[in-house]
Amino acid sequence: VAFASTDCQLITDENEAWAFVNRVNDESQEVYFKSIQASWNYNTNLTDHNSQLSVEAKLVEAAFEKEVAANASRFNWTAFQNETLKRIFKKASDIGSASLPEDRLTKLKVIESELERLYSSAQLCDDDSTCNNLDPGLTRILAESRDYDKLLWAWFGWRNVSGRKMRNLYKEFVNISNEAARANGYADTGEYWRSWYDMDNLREECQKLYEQLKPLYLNLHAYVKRKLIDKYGEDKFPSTGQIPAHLLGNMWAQSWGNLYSDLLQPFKNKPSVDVTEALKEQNYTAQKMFEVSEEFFTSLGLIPMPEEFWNHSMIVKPDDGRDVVCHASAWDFLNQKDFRIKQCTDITMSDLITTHHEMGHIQYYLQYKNLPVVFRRGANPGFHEAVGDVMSLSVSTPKHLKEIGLLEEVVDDEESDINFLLSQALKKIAFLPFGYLIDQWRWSVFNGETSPEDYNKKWWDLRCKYQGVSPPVQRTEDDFDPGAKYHIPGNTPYIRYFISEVTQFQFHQALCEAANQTGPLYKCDIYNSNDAGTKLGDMLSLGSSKPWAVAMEKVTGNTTMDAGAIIEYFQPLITWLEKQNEGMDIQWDEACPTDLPVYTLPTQSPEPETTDPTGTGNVVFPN
Ligand SMILES: C[C@H](N[C@H](C(=O)O)[C@@H]1CCCN1C(=O)[C@@H](N)CC(=O)O)C(=O)N1CCC[C@H]1C(=O)O
Ligand SMILES: [Zn+2]
Repeated sequence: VAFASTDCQLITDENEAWAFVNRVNDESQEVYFKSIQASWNYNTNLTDHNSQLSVEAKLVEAAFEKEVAANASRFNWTAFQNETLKRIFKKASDIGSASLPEDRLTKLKVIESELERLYSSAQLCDDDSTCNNLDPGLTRILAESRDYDKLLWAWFGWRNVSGRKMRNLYKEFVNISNEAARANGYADTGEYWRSWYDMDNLREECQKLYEQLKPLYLNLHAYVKRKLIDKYGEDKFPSTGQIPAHLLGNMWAQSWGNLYSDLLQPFKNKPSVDVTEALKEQNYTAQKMFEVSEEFFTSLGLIPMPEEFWNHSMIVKPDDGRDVVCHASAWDFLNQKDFRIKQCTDITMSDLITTHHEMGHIQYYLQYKNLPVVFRRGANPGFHEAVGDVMSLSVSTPKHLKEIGLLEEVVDDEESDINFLLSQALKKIAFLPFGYLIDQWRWSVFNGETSPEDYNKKWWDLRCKYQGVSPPVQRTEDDFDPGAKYHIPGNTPYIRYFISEVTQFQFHQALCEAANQTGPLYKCDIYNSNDAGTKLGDMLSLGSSKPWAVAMEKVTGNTTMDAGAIIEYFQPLITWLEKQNEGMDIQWDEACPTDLPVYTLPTQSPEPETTDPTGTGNVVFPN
């Protein structure tokens, strides 16, 4: 029997493996830094030149990753004793799109670059050539307008100038992305993305969590729908029971907080908890919002922002005519020095929360910056999304807002608690079906269940079924509504945000305990608690060096995702909403309405509503 002659024995010496790992780690810091810097330059100045430089740098990065993976395969690393060494080799061997042949990788990176630019530079102009980007123009209209037709114009118009233009590019993107996934042994890109959770039942786990939280969502949806019917009239609502997508204060109906002050606050005679007005009255700037956020983190003994952060971040939309990616994001340059946020900050409560969200990412980067590069990730992607939001759960309490001077008075009674919990539910509970369905759509596209001719149909089937939100007018396969949401052209997975919504309440519960907060969970504010900060920091500094269950246990003592904490937080509201909805049908049809009107975009945007005679520029709504 001829023995298979291996021309080179696999290296089994673990010391040699550590030497290899350390050398690669130093080199990779330089390669990644150059690539991320080129990407930053493109994101903050969307020119052809910068796009080309960014694609070229990504090709260099991919060639480097391919070489590292090839060298790593010369080691018998699956047989290594040292668990950490084995984990490093496993991550270094899983190189995603870098495994593509150069011509296919180039095509993929060019398409990604084009999709990003299409989304970020899209403008909706009306015939007297006033043009609105998404940020801030169309976002403000969806947040502030209460004029059905104006909302429809902005909602429909945004989809015309963004998603509609991406359909063919996206179809091509899916094919090349799947080629890469298959080259790495995954069935498709969806399976590759899900592999980051080290679970064989991620889909089932998410479905279970969703089912647990569905009753709360249905009750919130019923309450909000009733209030919107009062405002816009029954005839504007489909007989199938959904809420038209453009009436919820947000371009994607993913967060309904903008409806709170004038339409949804349950007890008007109690103080509001939306501090947007206070922020404006107190002349808050983006800088001030960032300093307030940083101060919360340092009050827990967590790491302050380094000099480079303040010197090189972009926290306001440039006014020099540059096209930039305004969608807020946090950046780790992987050189242990440069960490930035890019955000076109608007002075609103919603952007104060986003500022904390982005700072949460920076805090995670700072905490794990001395780990091997392959471990500079969240324990799982949902953890990375949760950090900032955990801070916001404390910051947004009326008690804390009063403490930092954004609320005049706090009334401590049941009605005020319901006011507060409802405003929180409009962000946290309203988001759940949206966070859940985005990747249901994308996974079905990647695994071929949803073909290009069904892209839009599948999108709205999911929106109507899970979110109870329907298109206000007819949609066709000439539209591509998924492309109107950043994360699709931006190619950022989304289930992480659903997971974060659940786990952030588990973290909040554990940190409140550490901070010796004894009252109800929704009143807890961990401000100034070093014990809470230490408990969180000890988990963050692990990065992705341990399975996420280990990280979860470090903070909460449990090793699973669990909806118990979020339900405990909202319990008083659940009881109150159930009473409000007693005897009413809170369901909707799974299917979308079929009798929708066809809409053509008027060239003149509908008449602006009456503006505030005092000229503060805030729109006052016809009563
Ligand atoms: C506003 C926020 N922007 C993202 C985020 O911060 O997650 C940006 C864009 C995509 C990834 N990203 C990053 O910054 C990553 N580099 C962070 C990291 O992975 O290290 C966002 O998209 N959000 C916040 C709430 C729900 C969702 C939305 O707005 O729908
Ligand atoms: Zn995030």
